Order: sequence, then structure tokens, then C-alpha cells
Amino acid sequence: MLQICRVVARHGFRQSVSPLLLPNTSAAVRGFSAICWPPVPSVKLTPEQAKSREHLQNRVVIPSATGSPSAMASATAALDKRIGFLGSGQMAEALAQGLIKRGLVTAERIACNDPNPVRKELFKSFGAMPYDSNVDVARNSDVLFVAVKPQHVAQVLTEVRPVLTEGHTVVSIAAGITVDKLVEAAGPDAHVIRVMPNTPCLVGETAAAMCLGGKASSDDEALVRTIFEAVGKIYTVDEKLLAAVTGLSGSGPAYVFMMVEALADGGVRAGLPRDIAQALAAQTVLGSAKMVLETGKHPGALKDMVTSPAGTTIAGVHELEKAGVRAAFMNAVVAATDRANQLSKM
Ligand SMILES: NC(=O)C1=CN([C@@H]2O[C@H](COP(=O)(O)OP(=O)(O)OC[C@H]3O[C@@H](n4cnc5c(N)ncnc54)[C@H](O)[C@@H]3O)[C@@H](O)[C@H]2O)C=CC1
Ligand SMILES: O=C(O)[C@@H]1CCC=N1
Repeated sequence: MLQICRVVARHGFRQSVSPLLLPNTSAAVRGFSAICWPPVPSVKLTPEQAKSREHLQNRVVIPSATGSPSAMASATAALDKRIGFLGSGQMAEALAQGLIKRGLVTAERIACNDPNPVRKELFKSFGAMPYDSNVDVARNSDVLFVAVKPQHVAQVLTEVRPVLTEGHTVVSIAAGITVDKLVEAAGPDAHVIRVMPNTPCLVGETAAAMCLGGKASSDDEALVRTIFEAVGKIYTVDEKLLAAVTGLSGSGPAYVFMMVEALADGGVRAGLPRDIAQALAAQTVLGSAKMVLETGKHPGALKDMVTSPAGTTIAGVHELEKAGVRAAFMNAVVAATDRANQLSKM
């Protein structure tokens, strides 16, 4: 606890806690609520649980840059590359805006095209450079993101193929489109990387994975890593695992947003105002995810730390188990993975 206080003093955080906010175990990692409340657990702990919690309270907490645009912008050095987007839809927008916020590229070094003028206007509104053709985007970029729906990938790559050079790194984010298909459309000399990102790029917290194809080199890989590490985390995996990545983290934000919405609905059903219910739900997901990442503990052990005998949490957990929530999440990931595999075969 003393160490947490020192970190707080160093970073100049102020305590601002509404009396409405009850502490949860995530608070110890977040480093805010834990300071405002003495470590009085809301549940009785077993000696083992108390020890785990003591361990958490003694951690030095380094606050993340996420959440404050200015902090995010200073977190990353600028990249000396121009970035292009073939397709300026949801995922392209999340990535482009995330990269700008992190200060990796300035907006005018982002080129884009889209047949939908509304999308081009939107990109223009945050300073990016819309072009009238995919070829012009390719000519004005070094890293070329293929951000169209899977069924349009071959067409746009075939279009830009004549202007692709050694200097281009072609990055497809399309679900299910294999490296072989990308190389077939872009040409055997293309430096091709497949990435499966997710929309939290926008807030610097993507979970992404990539694999290399064609003439992609370790320099291309390092470049793509730099881009995605500016907006989150990226892992290099075998291509055969990318469908599962798509099912888990590519599609995953949708599952989590549904969970946040449902938790908030539960809060409203139990009498909370909507805005407070939603804020508590989202912060609970954020804090719990940080506890998994920062403590390295098994999620089951962290769950046990919240769950006191005959207490409130186990009553809720019992309902989730009766509804088959674990199987539902597993089935969702497997169904989305299967769909990604189907797309590969189309
Ligand atoms: N939305 C997400 O969370 C994620 C999406 N992806 C992948 O990203 C790709 C894009 O997905 P979204 O952004 O969600 O779709 P989207 O539909 O929002 O964006 C695709 C854009 O491509 C444009 N487009 C269509 N034909 C074009 C052409 N010939 N040239 C240039 N642009 C063209 C469309 O007008 C549209 O604005 C997909 O392949 C998807 O699998 C990957 C990870 C996450
Ligand atoms: O739903 C989709 O097909 C895309 C791929 C991963 C997330 N969204």
C-alpha cells in the first residue's frame, strides 16, 4: 500500500471517488479506490485469499497512458512511414485514429480511399488525406492496409498490384483471407503480412496477431509490430491459428460490449441510474482485465478472491453457471473461428 501511495504521489494523481462507488478487488491494481478505502474487504477472506490480496496491495502500480489523449500522444515516437488504407470503414477508422492519438503518425501521413464519400469525409475530418482511387493511395503510402470486407480483398489488391514496389508493406486485416490468396492477388514479390486486430486500437488497447507471407521480411514484421504496439499488443503466430485469433480477440470486443450492456441492464434492474450502471460495468471489466494481466494470477483464483462463502457473489456466479455462461462464451469463440475458416475456403 505504501508503494502504491508513493507511485500516486509521484504521478500527482488526486483521489476523486464518488461515495456511490463501492471498492472492488480491481481497485488494488488500478491504484485509485484502494487508496481511498483502507484495505477493508467487502467480504471475509480465507487466510490464503488474504495473502493474495496483500500481495496485490504491495505491487507498485505503473499507471497506463490509456485514456488521456495527451498522455497517449507522448507515449510513442513518430514513425517515418506513410500509411494507406484501402477501405475506410470501422476497423480502418479505429486504427487510423488510434495511431494518430498515440503520436505514431501525423494525420496528413495517412492516405485513404473508399467508394462511400461519407467515410472519406470522416477521415478528412480528422486530418487524413482521402484519394480518388486505391492506386493513388498505394502510390502515397509505404504501409498499405487492406481494410475492405473479405470478398473485396482480391479485387483491390489486383487494382493496386501494378504500382506496388519493394518499399510497400501490404497488411491485410481481412478475416479469413489467407496469405496464399493475398500473394496471388498482390503478386509474388509483394511483402504481405496478415494481421487480425480489433477495434480497441482506437483507445490504444488492441489485441492483435500476425503472420508473414510472400516476400515479407523481418523488417516488415518489425514495422508492423511497431505500428500495433503503438495501439496495443501484437503476437506473431502460425497462419493456421489466425482463425482462432479472429474468433477470440478479433470478434471479442462485441462479446465484451454485450457483457457490459447486460451488466448495466442488471444494475438498472436493481435500481441504479443508467449512466452510473454503465460506468460501473465498464470500469469493472477494465479493472478485472487489468488484474488478470498485471497479477498473472489465474482468472479462477481472482474470481475466488471476490467470492465469499454464502455471500453475494456466489449467488450471482450460481446464476451465471445455471445459464451456461462459460459454454456460451466458448461456443461464441468456436463459432466465430469456424466462420473465419469458412471465409478462407470461399
Ligand atoms: N470491424 C472489426 O472489428 C474488425 C474487422 N476486421 C476486418 O477488417 C475489414 C474491414 O472491416 P470493417 O471495417 O468492419 O468493415 P466496413 O464495412 O466498416 O469497412 C469496409 C469499407 O471498405 C469500403 N470498400 C468497399 N469496396 C471498396 C473498394 N473497392 N475500395 C476501397 N474501399 C472499399 C466500404 O465502403 C467500407 O467503408 C474486414 O475484412 C474485416 O474482416 C478485422 C478485425 C476486426
Ligand atoms: O465480424 C467480422 O467478420 C470482423 C472480423 C473480426 C471482427 N469483425
